[in-house]
Parts: sequence; C-alpha cells; structure tokens
Amino acid sequence: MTALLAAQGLSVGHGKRVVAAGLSFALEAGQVLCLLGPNGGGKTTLLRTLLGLIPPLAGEVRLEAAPLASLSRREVAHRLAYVPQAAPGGFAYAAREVVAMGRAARLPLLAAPGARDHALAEAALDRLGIAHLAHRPVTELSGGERQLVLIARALVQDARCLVLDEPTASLDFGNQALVLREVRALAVRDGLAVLMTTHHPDHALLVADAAMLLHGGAMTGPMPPADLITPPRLRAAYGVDAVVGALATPQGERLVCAPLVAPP
Ligand SMILES: Nc1ncnc2c1ncn2[C@@H]1O[C@H](COP(=O)(O)OP(=O)(O)OP(=O)(O)O)[C@@H](O)[C@H]1O
Repeated sequence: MTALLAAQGLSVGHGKRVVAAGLSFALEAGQVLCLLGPNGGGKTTLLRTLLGLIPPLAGEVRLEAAPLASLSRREVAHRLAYVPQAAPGGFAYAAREVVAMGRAARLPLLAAPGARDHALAEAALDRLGIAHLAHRPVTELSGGERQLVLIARALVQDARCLVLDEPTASLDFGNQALVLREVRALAVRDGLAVLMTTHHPDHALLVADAAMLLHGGAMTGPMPPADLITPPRLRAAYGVDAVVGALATPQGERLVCAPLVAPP
C-alpha cells in the first residue's frame, strides 16, 4: 500500500541548526501514528516540516508518493489537513462558519463558501456529534468543543491525511476521551491516515497503531506503542521513573503507563 505521508532520512531544524536528523516513517490509510517527545524535542519542528512550512535540512517528505517540494500549497492542502491546538480567543465566528473555512483549498481563488460548502460543514459537525453547536460563536465554546470544531474544519478539506498538534492539550479528562475516540474513528471508520503529537504516552497506548519518540536529536520508532513505551525509554526521554502494566477493562486488557513520584 502506498503511504499517504512518508519521511525518508529527514533532518529538521531552523536555519542551519539541526534539531533532529535521520527521521523516517511511513503512514498509511486507516492508521494512527503518535509522535511523542519531551518539550523542545522537535515535535513542532517536525510537524512544520511535514506541512511544508519550513524546508527540510536533508532528506525528503512525500505526500501520496509525490515529493512535498514538488507540490503547490493548494496541492498540499488537498492531501493533508492540519488541526492546530484549540487556543482560546480569536474572532467570534459561528462554528459552522469556521468549519466552512476549511473548504478554502477546494474553492476557486477568493471565492466565499457557498450552500454546498455550508452543507458539508454541517455534515462534518454532525459527524463529530456537535451539530447543535453550529450557530454558537466559537469564542463561547469549551476547549473540547473548539477542538472538535477544528477537526471538523480539517475534515471538510477532504484530505486523506490528518495531522493534529496535541489535540488533547488543555482538555479535561472527559474531553480528552471524546477527542481520542474521534481520532480513532477517523482512522478506523473513515480510513484517514492520522498523525498526532501528544505528551501522554497513555494516549499512544490507547489509540495508536504505531508510535515514535523524538528525543535528543533522533527518533525511536515507529513501532507498536507497547514496544516503544517502556520504563527505560520514558526515563531517558522524560527523566522520570514510570511503570507500564496491563489493566483489565470492560473492553479487555490494555496497557497503561503511570509516572512514579518519589515520596517527599
Ligand atoms: N522558530 C524557531 N527558530 C529557532 N529555533 C526554534 C524555533 N522554534 C523552535 N526552535 C527550537 O527548536 C527546538 C525544538 O523545538 P520544538 O518547538 O520543535 O519542540 P517541541 O517538541 O514541539 O516542544 P514542545 O513539546 O515544548 O511543544 C528547541 O530547541 C527550540 O528552541
């Protein structure tokens, strides 16, 4: 199967400064790939390189087999949709307007979204279970609701690959579970290729088919999350002792990861 998003021998960085080198992975339709790593490890730098916002310092990114460097911004947007973190603030547009803006790459230059685009926006809101928010200003939504609106905006872009930057950041426990369930569904039900960054090894264990760890200028993986997320690797990357163990759940046994905090 052709990878929808792939990197080969990629070096990423800023100016001449290499942040990480020798990065390779391939992401196929229907898969969730999680990118883990400590603060400053280079996750955002890698994402920005994959989106074509900063040039690779070496190696190559391919989108649906085409070299990223050969694609226009519009061609990139047809293949890959980006979901940023749902920061508060911004303009008080209605959720359906924000989602319809995701159609921009599919419209003629400078054209405003039309009736069909708004219908697609409402279908995407419905698909994510937030149709009731369509007319609410996004500035009045909770963090979790805003994150789902941004995912809906990416969906109407109609790209086969979705890249999410810490989609559970600043969400409460319930909203984290809600967003993770949708991320998994987008891969399994809709066949999208999903790359997401996260600070939670547990989230990779929960939803990812494969995970990779960016730390110290190099990447470990991709490999099955259960193979990647081990106490020695977590200690090396995050400087913390942790346990990883199986927990019986109503859906069967699953691995969970918990940090150990030394008693004071
Ligand atoms: N615009 C920039 N110019 C120069 N250096 C940068 C720039 N942005 C980030 N860096 C540096 O690149 C390195 C990697 O940063 P990056 O933001 O990619 O890490 P990250 O893994 O996303 O971190 P976090 O988890 O804190 O978001 C850091 O040393 C950072 O200081």
